[in-house]
Amino acid sequence: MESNLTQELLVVEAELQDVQDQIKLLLDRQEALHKKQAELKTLLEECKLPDAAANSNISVDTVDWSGTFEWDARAYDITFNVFGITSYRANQREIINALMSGRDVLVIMAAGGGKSLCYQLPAVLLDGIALVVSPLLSLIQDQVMGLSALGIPACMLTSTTSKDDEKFIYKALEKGDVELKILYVTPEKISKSKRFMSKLEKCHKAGRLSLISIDEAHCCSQWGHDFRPDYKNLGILKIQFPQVPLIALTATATYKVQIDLMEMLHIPKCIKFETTVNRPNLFYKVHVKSPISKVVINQIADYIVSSYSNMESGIVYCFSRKECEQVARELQEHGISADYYHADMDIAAREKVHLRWSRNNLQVIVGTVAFGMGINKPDVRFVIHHSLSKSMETYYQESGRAGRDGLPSECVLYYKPSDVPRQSSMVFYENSGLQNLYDIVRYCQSKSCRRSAFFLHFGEPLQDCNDMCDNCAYGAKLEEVNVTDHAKAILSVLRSMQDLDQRATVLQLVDKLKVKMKALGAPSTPELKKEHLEQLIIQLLLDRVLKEEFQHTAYATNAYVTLGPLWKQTLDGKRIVKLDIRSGQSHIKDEKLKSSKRSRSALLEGRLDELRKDISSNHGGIFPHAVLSSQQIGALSIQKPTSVAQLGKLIGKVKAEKYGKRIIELIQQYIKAELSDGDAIAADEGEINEEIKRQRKAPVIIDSEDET
Ligand SMILES: Nc1ncnc2c1ncn2[C@@H]1O[C@H](COP(=O)(O)OP(=O)(O)OP(=O)(O)O)[C@@H](O)[C@H]1O
Ligand SMILES: [Mg+2]
Repeated sequence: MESNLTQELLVVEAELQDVQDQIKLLLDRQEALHKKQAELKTLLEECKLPDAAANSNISVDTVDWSGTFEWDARAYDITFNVFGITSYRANQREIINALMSGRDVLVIMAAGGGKSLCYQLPAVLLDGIALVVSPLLSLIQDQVMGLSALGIPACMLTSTTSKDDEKFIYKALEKGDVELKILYVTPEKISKSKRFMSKLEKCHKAGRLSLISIDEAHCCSQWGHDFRPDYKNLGILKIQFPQVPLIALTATATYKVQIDLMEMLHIPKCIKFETTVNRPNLFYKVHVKSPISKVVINQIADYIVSSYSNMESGIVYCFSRKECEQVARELQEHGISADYYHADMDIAAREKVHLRWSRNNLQVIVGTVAFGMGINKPDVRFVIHHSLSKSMETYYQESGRAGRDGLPSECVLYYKPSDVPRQSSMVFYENSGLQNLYDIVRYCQSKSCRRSAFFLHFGEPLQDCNDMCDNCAYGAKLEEVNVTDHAKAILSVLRSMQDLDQRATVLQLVDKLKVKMKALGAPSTPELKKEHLEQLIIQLLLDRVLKEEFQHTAYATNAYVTLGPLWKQTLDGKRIVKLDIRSGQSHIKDEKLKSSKRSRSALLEGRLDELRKDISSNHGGIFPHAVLSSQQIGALSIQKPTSVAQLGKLIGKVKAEKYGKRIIELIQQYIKAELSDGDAIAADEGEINEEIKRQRKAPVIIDSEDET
């Protein structure tokens, strides 16, 4: 009798536990729905805004910002002749017109979309000085150098500014008798320097503060991915200078962040311009990561050597500082010019590495997330993730550092299921940390379009991928396997362990499972390889059949796998579990990328690249991309201009006059040699490529998915 009762009690308790788990699941869902409800309500309010605005005669949406404006001719002249830009990109023209019309503007435009021009051009067109707030010294330095190369008087006021420069800037603000068009400051100047604010006040009183620009504006919001406390105080600018148009710019901002920054910056009536998150020039790819670290390095090295033999710039992101150093060292051993970058290095050492890379004297930076926002290099051709990012948002940001110049570039993520617990034990305590991580894991395990995953994540309508991701371009060869029995075995192992008060990590669970499957010896159950069992466990985590639990030790936080809310249905056989197993990985490259690379590796491009490096080192160390962008090099090697006037039509008058003589000399020499001896050039090119190959040790090419 007693044992019956005990038995029944156990069953009831198990069921209760099941109900509680399901309640938790529903509560999570309720919370997510509440969030969505709040967002939709705010959106609805915003939709009503234009009516309210129309009633109060505010011309929010009535102006056609792409129409004709009195400054059109001058704007065109400066865009073309000074910035060397032949046509506007999406929304640039509209944003410039709104700002020039005195409106406050909020810009959400993908990385590399061309946000800088949106305030730099009005700054040149308008009388007076434009104030630009930017979060990082390296970003500011890069911008000021770039502007100086274009002959636009720009300065920066930061903690590193010399006394003399500070004097010059204050004079420009106060008296306006020295030439200054754009002044960059860090947010600390606004929040901490009373002296600076009083000079700015004087500049404004004299009617010489033309506009205010807040770059990387998501830093204002605690909900953004890179909150900076000093950005919180920037609201003062609109209070002090209400008539001066303010432009806030960011690459990504959720709706919540947008509302937050409009409030904080006091720009409730700003005009918002939002462009798609799509980066059509980026090819997204997930590569199966071998459990053997040497194999992974060999694959990465092989990929860099074979695809980017002309020192094209790249980034490799790693999980930890130690891993960074090791990967950099191993890439060096493969003859690749690589160095590491992480938060444990002192600032000077970090800057040195960053500078070498920016000047194209170093091909690859191997970094942790610390290698972040300050990266302004437009011609990064590949971003490799040696390990998983912690969210879709982070991956979008990090991979988005590729191809900011609009040219085809690649984003490759090396994924193995056992990297998941490593990340989850780092992010589980963050707000929605696990949910965010599981989103990027879903991206990795998915067989559908990678680009669509971004659209879905950022709540945008789908757009064509144009075969610019692995799944669309050549599809993974996948075999669908029924693994319900394996899933049941996993659950029964975990249940027995739970009864004994034991826990298991993913790896321990796989080992136990192998033993159990062997003992069962079920002939109907196909044997799964270790990595496929890992893949199954991760899939069950994503499907909430399993869940992760965490425990701190003195040295680390361990992630364990336990029964999740939906375990019972699966164990009872009410769910069929299927797993997509990759039967091979295609290494076919996208044709578009291949052909564009082929044309870019032409000899003349190589020589122009060398020349821009030389010019940059002779012009106060400005970056090579500020002398000639990769796009401009591409255009020059096709058009081959032979006079400074012709050159001006391709790269703008200012640059043509500044650097034109040497560029034209080089092109003329090239044409002459091409005419007199076409074969010699071909041989020359072959020699250069051979030389590059000789400089690197032959990589060990291991291309297999079966190396367990
Ligand atoms: N209309 C254009 N045509 C050609 N190139 C352009 C155009 N506008 C900007 N660019 C170039 O695109 C590159 C990226 O521009 P920019 O630095 O302004 O990007 P961004 O939107 O600020 O990106 P991030 O979010 O990464 O800071 C630069 O090299 C810039 O010169
Ligand atoms: Mg920018």
